[in-house]
Amino acid sequence: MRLSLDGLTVALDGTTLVHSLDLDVADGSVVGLIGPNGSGKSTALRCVYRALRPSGGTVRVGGDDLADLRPREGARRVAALTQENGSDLDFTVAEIVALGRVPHQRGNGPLTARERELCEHAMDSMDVAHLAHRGVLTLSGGERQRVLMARALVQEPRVLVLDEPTNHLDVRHQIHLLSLLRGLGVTTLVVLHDLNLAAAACDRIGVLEEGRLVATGPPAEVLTPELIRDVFGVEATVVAHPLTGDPQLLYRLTHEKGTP
Ligand SMILES: Nc1ncnc2c1ncn2[C@@H]1O[C@H](COP(=O)(O)OP(=O)(O)OP(=O)(O)O)[C@@H](O)[C@H]1O
Repeated sequence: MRLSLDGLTVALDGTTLVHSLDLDVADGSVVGLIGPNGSGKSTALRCVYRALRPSGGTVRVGGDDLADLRPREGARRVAALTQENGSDLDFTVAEIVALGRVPHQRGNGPLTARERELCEHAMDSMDVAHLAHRGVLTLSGGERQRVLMARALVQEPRVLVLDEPTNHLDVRHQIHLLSLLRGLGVTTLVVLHDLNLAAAACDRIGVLEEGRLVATGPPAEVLTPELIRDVFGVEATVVAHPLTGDPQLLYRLTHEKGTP
């Protein structure tokens, strides 16, 4: 299912945080959103999972304006892993994961056999099955992140919106999560700070700077030393990954004097 942001604009307290953003995520593709801190990535994403109402423009999911969809229908189509769903519910992991089925359920009936299987499969694939009976509040940051990803998978969404899904994960789980995303075939819009992971995982990358889209295209076209210098103020060397050919960025530390 295609996701498109058409002229998406967000203004809060008189400040425009996202300026007329046009971004298309083709059916089944993975698009990465990158940009410096404060460039508006999370703000744009919040409009897609309906935590924020755009000041202008539309978010279309499968051609329909998200604003016209009932919340339940919106939740059947779009699942989100966000920076703000650090749930403080004292639920077990299995209970949190099962909440992913809520948009599909009528009433409070028990999960069907298929739904239970779906939950078990999602917990297995996110490597949290061994934590199923643990209270979610007792988990480490990375464990909790993986539980919330399992919940998003259980939702069987047509569109996934992920805000820095790898930020608490060790390298093995980062690679596993992004490999899984590539194989899912679900339309995905993902904010990533690690540009090398973005290059490996995304079909296309959009670059936000001060709320404006300044570049979009396949990773090899977008991730140039010039763009990294202009947008992030960093000197990077770009090399082709010896096995995959994906662009990979190498950085050098600068030696700045500071107070001891
Ligand atoms: N409610 C708000 N009122 C005013 N300004 C806000 C509000 N929410 C966010 N901002 C500002 O909007 C800008 C964009 O924030 P946003 O969280 O979208 O950036 P981001 O690109 O996701 O950043 P990061 O990489 O640091 O996560 C920031 O300068 C932030 O301080």
